[in-house]
Amino acid sequence: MSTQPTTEGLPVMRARGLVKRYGRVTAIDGSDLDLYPGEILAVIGDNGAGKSSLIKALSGALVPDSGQIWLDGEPVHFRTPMDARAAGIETVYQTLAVAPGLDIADNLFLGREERRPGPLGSVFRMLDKKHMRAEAERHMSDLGIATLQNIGQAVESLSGGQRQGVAVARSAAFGSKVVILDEPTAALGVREGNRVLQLIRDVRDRGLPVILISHNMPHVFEVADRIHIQRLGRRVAVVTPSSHSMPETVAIMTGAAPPPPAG
Ligand SMILES: Nc1ncnc2c1ncn2[C@@H]1O[C@H](COP(=O)(O)OP(=O)(O)OP(=O)(O)O)[C@@H](O)[C@H]1O
Repeated sequence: MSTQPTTEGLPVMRARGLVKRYGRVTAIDGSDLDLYPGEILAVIGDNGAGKSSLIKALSGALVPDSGQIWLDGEPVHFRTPMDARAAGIETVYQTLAVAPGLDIADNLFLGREERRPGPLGSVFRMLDKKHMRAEAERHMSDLGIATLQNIGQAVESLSGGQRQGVAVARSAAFGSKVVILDEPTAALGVREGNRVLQLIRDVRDRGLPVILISHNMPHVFEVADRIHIQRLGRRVAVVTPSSHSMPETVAIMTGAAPPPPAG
């Protein structure tokens, strides 16, 4: 750990000593993480540094061999992604999990469809389409996704950036504690990438802390409040865009420069 960033209050999410081995490969090797209220925490690292494995451990997609995770100070033990979701952690993976044939509203509620009230829902399993549509519209407009006029539009007809918008909106709509985004701007052009960055800021400004995994240093420096540097399966430093320049940060990430002394 390095500079003491603008961290207020208790961490929303905290991990200590996470380890995950795949046979002889150690993907995460005693990794720590702290996510504070109201921040965008970027997680950066070279290929193979263990970013994805760390994020999978936080989102229940992987059960660590050892280590501990706390959410709002309470120890948690996620066995599945559903456990993490139930605890308020929403994750958008690199391989975007939207269903192209479905429309925006259906995508927003994919896997958590709302049933009609009364026996129509409980006995006949009828979906409350009207309510889902209204809710989808509310969430999309909350986040200022103004270009998505038609909530009934099939997701396959949307651009990459708009699809990411749907995925981020979905995570913001259902994540009550933490939103984790894995390379949300990787496949996007400049304009679409910027739009998604704005969306990420909006999510933070609405009170949800965000963990952002990205290889895109300009994007990281544009939106991150703090930058967690992962190297060889561990957190080697936490810097901020004001404490360190981009080249200094990359040098720590690649091992060309030593991490700053713990502060
Ligand atoms: N399911 C798996 N089986 C075997 N080895 C794995 C598995 N998942 C990850 N690893 C290994 O663990 C190490 C860390 O991988 P991980 O994907 O977490 O890193 P990363 O920082 O996300 O990399 P990238 O930026 O390339 O996505 C790598 O050496 C990788 O090959």
